[in-house]
Amino acid sequence: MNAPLAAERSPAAHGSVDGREPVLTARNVSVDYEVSPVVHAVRDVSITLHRGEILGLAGESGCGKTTLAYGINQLLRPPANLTSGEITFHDQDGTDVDLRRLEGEALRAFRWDKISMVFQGAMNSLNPVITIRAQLHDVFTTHRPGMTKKQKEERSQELLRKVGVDPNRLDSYAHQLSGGMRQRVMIAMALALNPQVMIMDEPTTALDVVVQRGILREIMRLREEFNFAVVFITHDLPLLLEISDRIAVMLQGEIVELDTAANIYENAQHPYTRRLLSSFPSLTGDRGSFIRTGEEA
Ligand SMILES: Nc1ncnc2c1ncn2[C@@H]1O[C@H](COP(=O)(O)OP(=O)(O)OP(=O)(O)O)[C@@H](O)[C@H]1O
Repeated sequence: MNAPLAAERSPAAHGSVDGREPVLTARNVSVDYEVSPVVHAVRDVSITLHRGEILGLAGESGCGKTTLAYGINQLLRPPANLTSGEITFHDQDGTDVDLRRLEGEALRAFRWDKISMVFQGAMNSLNPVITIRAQLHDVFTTHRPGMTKKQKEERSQELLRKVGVDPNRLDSYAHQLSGGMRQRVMIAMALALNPQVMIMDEPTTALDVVVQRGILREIMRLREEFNFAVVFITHDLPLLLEISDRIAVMLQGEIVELDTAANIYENAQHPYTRRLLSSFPSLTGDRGSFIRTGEEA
């Protein structure tokens, strides 16, 4: 039942971003929490995300992963301050958008539409007093005012089907759904406007392993279908080795290593990456079936 990891199975099977266009570029991004003493949470981070790529962001709790993701998506609030850097979104229509210059309505319109995010514990952020239908329809009412009620309904049903939830569940309230289903609904909401980038911050951590793997397979499948790029944040490096094209390893606010998943697994350069790899007994143990292909061991 032991399942070989992606890198063991075929080192070159994934991990290449050759020939793919960039969809998001962050250059020399730094974020401070302006408290006393100041916390330098993100330090001079540069990262390029390519179209359709899954970029894993690994590192222990507190290393700055969430702060970086929020910074990229312009979601930081005081005392967080993005002190320097450039963040550019390369739209598929050919225009470059300087995210740091977007504000107000323009920024709200941009989020969800171009870059969507599934937050840590997102399944608990569904509105408890309105149905799943009303929440999905709301996304369209806000971002696609031209859509008819019928179109919203059809699209909502389609989205639930895509994430493996019965469309009958549109009538449900959040508390009537299991944790896994709620998280699938959040993924459906993040997918609603066909974003080019999805940032997923520990999207499955709170779920049990079987549910987690089911959802990860779904994300892999959806990515194949829609070709959005994913920034996948987790402290679970073995999981990233299975699902990522490339992995960035973060330590105390800096990216200390960025390479293909296969190279990180086989030939990690930074001592911290090697330490992270050796701290997971599951790397040599039973991790169940293989997520990326859905192939059972
Ligand atoms: N509101 C805040 N005020 C002060 N410091 C903060 C604040 N939020 C986060 N920090 C600090 O910033 C650093 C980075 O935190 P961040 O949450 O980005 O890390 P993380 O890698 O995402 O951790 P986790 O996986 O636990 O969410 C940590 O040292 C944290 O204590």
